[in-house]
Amino acid sequence: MSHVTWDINRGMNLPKDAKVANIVINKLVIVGVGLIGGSFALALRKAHLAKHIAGVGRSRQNMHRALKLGVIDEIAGDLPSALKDADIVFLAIPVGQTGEIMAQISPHLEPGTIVTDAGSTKRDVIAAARTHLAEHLENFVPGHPVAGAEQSGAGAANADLFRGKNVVLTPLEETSSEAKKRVTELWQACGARVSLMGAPQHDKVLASVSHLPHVLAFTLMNHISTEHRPEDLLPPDNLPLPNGPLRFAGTGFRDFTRIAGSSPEMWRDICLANREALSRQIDAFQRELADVREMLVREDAEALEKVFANAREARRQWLKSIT
Ligand SMILES: NC(=O)c1ccc[n+]([C@@H]2O[C@H](COP(=O)([O-])OP(=O)(O)OC[C@H]3O[C@@H](n4cnc5c(N)ncnc54)[C@H](O)[C@@H]3O)[C@@H](O)[C@H]2O)c1
Ligand SMILES: O=C(O)C(=O)C[C@]1(C(=O)O)C=C[C@@H](O)C=C1
Repeated sequence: MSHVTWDINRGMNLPKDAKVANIVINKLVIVGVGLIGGSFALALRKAHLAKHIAGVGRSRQNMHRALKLGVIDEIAGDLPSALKDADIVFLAIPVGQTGEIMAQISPHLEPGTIVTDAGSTKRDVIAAARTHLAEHLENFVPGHPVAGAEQSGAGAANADLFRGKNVVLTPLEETSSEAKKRVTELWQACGARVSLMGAPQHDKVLASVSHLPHVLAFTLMNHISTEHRPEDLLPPDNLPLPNGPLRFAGTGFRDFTRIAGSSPEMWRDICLANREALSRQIDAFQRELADVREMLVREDAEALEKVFANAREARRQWLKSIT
């Protein structure tokens, strides 16, 4: 499959009530009611598309929070009852949990239930589906909303998280066009723009624009914190000469490291699942960093300025394209 094979949104913006009525979900099951699962639930609620939302979770405290905040209507007691009469099952768990969850839901899925997911990597999720949802592939629509935050849990859920953002679907050959259409319409109802892509291409692209930046932010934060003793890193204000580096970190550092506040569990799973593409990105990045280091050693002002100018222009063009 080529990069973006089909701009599914053209002429397909959600119309008024008539079409909306077609895609109303009687029962939506969210497995993993965190930032993404909770935001999907809230967005569909806001669009009046989900009549009843059942949540399946791991942390009791988070599930009670989700219920209290109105993200879900019910904490499912067990999977068979949760999946009974379900129209849509949305998996929003760390990608490393996907196989196990699919194995657990598979025996209880009804023939018409559509399963979709939000995992940040797609080749591993599809491999898990081929193993554990083999009987259900026509109703499986792998997906990835390219929108998020560094916060986790139901308390961070936000009905507008996906508004104006990209969602990539990586359907299988077996995925039915009806299932694809239904999931597309749901994401559009959340305000997202939907694209189709092959899973290998998805994982390659996201390795460069999402996974590498997260590794860099985590590594930078780690590097700074391990290079100094804790008391030197962030000395109390009352020391006469506070010289801990973080005391003087400014907005640039804050911007660069925001994503190092993200869930370690989630990023462990993403990095391991996409380790091949990510390793290639790390290698290429290391070569560029080494080049920049050489420019410094050579005091090559012209080369350095060229690198920075090129980077600034690329960023400017990208920002122009999204605003
Ligand atoms: N955070 C982002 O920016 C972002 C963006 C797009 C996609 N994603 C993907 O979406 C998925 C969810 O991410 P999130 O940010 O919502 O994480 P999150 O930590 O906010 O939510 C995940 C929830 O899943 C629950 N959970 C974990 N294992 C479970 C299990 N075995 N059974 C039931 N519940 C379980 C956790 O208790 C948690 O509440 C991940 O696959 C992630 O890669 C994340
Ligand atoms: O904004 C953030 O905090 C994010 O990390 C969101 C972000 C990303 O842009 O890399 C993170 C992982 C997802 O798979 C998709 C989106």
